[in-house]
Amino acid sequence: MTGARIEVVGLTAAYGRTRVLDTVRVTVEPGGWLAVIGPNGSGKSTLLRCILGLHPHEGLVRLDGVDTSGMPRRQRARQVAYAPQLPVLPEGVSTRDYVMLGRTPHRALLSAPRAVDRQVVADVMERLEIGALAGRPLRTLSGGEQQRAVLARALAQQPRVLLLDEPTSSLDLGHAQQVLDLVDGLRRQDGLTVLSTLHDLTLAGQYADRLALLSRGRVAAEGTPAEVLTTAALQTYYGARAQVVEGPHGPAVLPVR
Ligand SMILES: Nc1ncnc2c1ncn2[C@@H]1O[C@H](COP(=O)(O)OP(=O)(O)OP(=O)(O)O)[C@@H](O)[C@H]1O
Repeated sequence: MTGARIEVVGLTAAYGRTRVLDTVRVTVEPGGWLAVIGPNGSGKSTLLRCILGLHPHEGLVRLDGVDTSGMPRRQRARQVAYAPQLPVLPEGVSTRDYVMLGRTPHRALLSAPRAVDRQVVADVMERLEIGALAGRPLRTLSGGEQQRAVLARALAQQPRVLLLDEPTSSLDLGHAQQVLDLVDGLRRQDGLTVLSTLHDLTLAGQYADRLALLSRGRVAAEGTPAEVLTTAALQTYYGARAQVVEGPHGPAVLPVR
C-alpha cells in the first residue's frame, strides 16, 4: 500500500470561545514526513485531532484530494492511523489483544482474527521489541512499553497515513531512535505518509523531511529542517537560547545556558 497526500487548508478550531488554530495550511506529500513543532499549547495535538475528525473545525482536510469530512469512519480508519499522546488504555486487555484492535478496520464486524491479522500483529510487535510482552495485561507495561504498544496498534492498521502525537515522549534515547527508524523505514519502503508532533527538535530535525512551526495556532514557519530550525526562530517562538549544529542527517539543537 502506498502513502496518500494529505492536505489541510484553512483549518480553524476552538475550545469554547478560545480559538487555538487559525487558518492552518499544511500539506504532506505521499511518503513525506512532516513534523509539527512549536511551544507548549501552540495547537499541535489539536491539529492532529482535527485531521482525524475528532475535534470540530472549519476548513478542509483532504486525503488524495478527497474531502474527509463526509468519509465513513471505517473508510478513514483504513487509510489513517493515529497514535495519541495520552491514549486511554483499556483495562483487563492483553498487549496482543490491544494491538489486534488495529486490525478492526480490515476485518468483518465481530469476526475472529484471521491468520493474516495474527501475522501482522506478531510482526509489528516483534519489530517494536514487545513480542515477549504479548500475553501481559497492557496496563502492567512500563510507560515506554505502553507507548510502543500504542504505536504497534497504529502500525497494525497498515495505514497510508500515520499521525503520531509525541511518539517518543516516554522512550529512552535508544528506543526513541528505534521507533523513529522503524517509521522512517516504512515511509521509505512503502511510501507511508507521516505527520507527527515532536517536542525533541533534534529528533525532528534528523527524521522529518519538512517541519511546520506552530505558534499560537498559526503556522509561523514551514520548510526543510534547516530552514525552520534557526537560532532566531528558537529565540522568537520558544524564548530559548540554543545553537543549531549541522549534523549528517539534518540540524541538531543544542540548548546553551
Ligand atoms: N479540552 C480542552 N479544553 C480547553 N482548552 C483546551 C483543551 N485541550 C487543549 N486546550 C487548549 O488549547 C491550546 C492548544 O492545545 P494543544 O494540546 O493542541 O497544544 P500542543 O501544542 O499540543 O501542546 P503541548 O506541546 O503542551 O502538548 C492550549 O492552550 C490548551 O490549553
